[in-house]
Amino acid sequence: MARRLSRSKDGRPTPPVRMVHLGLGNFFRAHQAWYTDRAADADQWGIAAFAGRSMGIGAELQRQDNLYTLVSVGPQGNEYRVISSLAATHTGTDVAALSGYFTDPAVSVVTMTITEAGYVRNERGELDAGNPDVASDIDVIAAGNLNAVRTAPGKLVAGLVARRDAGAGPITLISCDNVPDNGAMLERVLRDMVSRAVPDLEQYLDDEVGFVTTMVDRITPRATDAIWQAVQDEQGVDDPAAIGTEPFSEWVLAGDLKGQVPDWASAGAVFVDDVVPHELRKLWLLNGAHSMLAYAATIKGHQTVSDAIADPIVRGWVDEWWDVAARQLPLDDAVIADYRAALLERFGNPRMRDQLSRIAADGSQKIPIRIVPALVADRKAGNSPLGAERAVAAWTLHLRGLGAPFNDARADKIADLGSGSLEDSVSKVCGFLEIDDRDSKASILALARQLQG
Ligand SMILES: NC(=O)c1ccc[n+]([C@@H]2O[C@H](COP(=O)([O-])OP(=O)(O)OC[C@H]3O[C@@H](n4cnc5c(N)ncnc54)[C@H](O)[C@@H]3O)[C@@H](O)[C@H]2O)c1
Ligand SMILES: O=P(O)(O)OC[C@@H](O)[C@@H](O)[C@H](O)[C@H](O)CO
Repeated sequence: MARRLSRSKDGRPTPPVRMVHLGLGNFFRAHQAWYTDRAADADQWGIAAFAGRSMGIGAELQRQDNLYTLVSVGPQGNEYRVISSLAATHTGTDVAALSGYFTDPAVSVVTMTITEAGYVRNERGELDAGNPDVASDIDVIAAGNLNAVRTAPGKLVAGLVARRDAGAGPITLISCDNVPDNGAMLERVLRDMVSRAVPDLEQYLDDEVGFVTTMVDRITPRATDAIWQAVQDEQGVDDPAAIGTEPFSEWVLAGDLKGQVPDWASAGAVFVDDVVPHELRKLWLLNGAHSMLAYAATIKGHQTVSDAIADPIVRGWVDEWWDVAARQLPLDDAVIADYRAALLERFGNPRMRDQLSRIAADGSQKIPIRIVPALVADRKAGNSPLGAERAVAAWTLHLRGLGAPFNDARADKIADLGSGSLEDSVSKVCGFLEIDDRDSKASILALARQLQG
């Protein structure tokens, strides 16, 4: 019978909590917790992580002293590491515990992986004040009932109010979600909430709160039984919290650090003045291609990234998209060529089994940032951005029930885009995505007809 992990036999002693993380999901365990675990000052930096509404994997983590196995899934075999940086786990509804950490001067950094939808923005990128949970958060924060908040922006603002009142010092907030300029995006939603709920916090935000923009990269599929079985067979450990990820990893950060953060640079993170070129390279070439695969390749019956990219027709679609992106990226041709070649290897790793259904979720918040900017710019430059238009055509068909199952946090707002004739759908989708060019609209319709066969 395989044993569970425990700090008496595995990993390192629990480090003191000095960092908080919102979104105890797969990616956090493969990325931010891994960098923190490998930092030169790892023994001084423990993370308190908050799950979603239910405890999720947190309950299993608590049974094994918050240790877990990270499995690096290479094309030839696995490598295993027990991660010790997680010091405490909580359910996302434990707002009192969250505020407790915010009032602790030892805690000086908050990271988050709460998905694109977790920031509760409207189509203009502002805090969606019409969302009932956001409206409720504004009311309860204004009334001083801080523990009644529900949304991630509400929890962060409530925590910052508590920190200011406790005089606990400066703090840095770092969004690690796949959104361009995620530091500014986070600052915008928090300031929107502050201006409505607690305007006297604005000065504190100016003086004491740092916002950092990051490009984060490490393809991390959903947890599978195969990973659990491999840890059991090869490590002799029964670890329900084990997570598999690819060997490659990248973390680029820029912005306003207030207070201390772990020595992530010693673990390979890179601090730069301008994260935008890195972000666009990753968001368009990697995530854009992922979205193409998620919508177009699933119509052809593929279920995983590696199966899809092995299909020469699909590979051609991805190349066509990369040609569009390459024309519009502010990067050297050689950098783009190297990155494309590396991506083909990463996507082709047959042992990853990354499900396209994972990538297909929440397209309404991904297509506008991963595909549309290059599409519009390329048309404006007089080119035919076929690769980008095919991705939009495939998403239109996805909205009409083809390919990967539909799952979108804004389902109520976008459900109608898939209804009516194909011509109607394309026209509504182009309206939603603000694609006005007549040639692009015609091309998207023609490509959608081709794709649906
Ligand atoms: N998995 C990857 O390969 C990867 C790589 C780079 C970046 N990311 C970023 O990390 C995010 C999470 O990916 P993951 O693989 O960890 O997913 P996951 O499903 O394992 O975890 C998502 C986490 O976000 C929380 N969450 C979901 N919806 C929320 C909401 N509306 N409000 C607050 N919290 C919410 C969940 O409770 C969970 O803790 C992605 O959306 C992406 O922006 C993921
Ligand atoms: O995580 P999402 O939902 O924003 O996007 C799905 C994938 O494109 C993404 O998770 C990639 O695997 C990741 O960004 C690689 O670093």
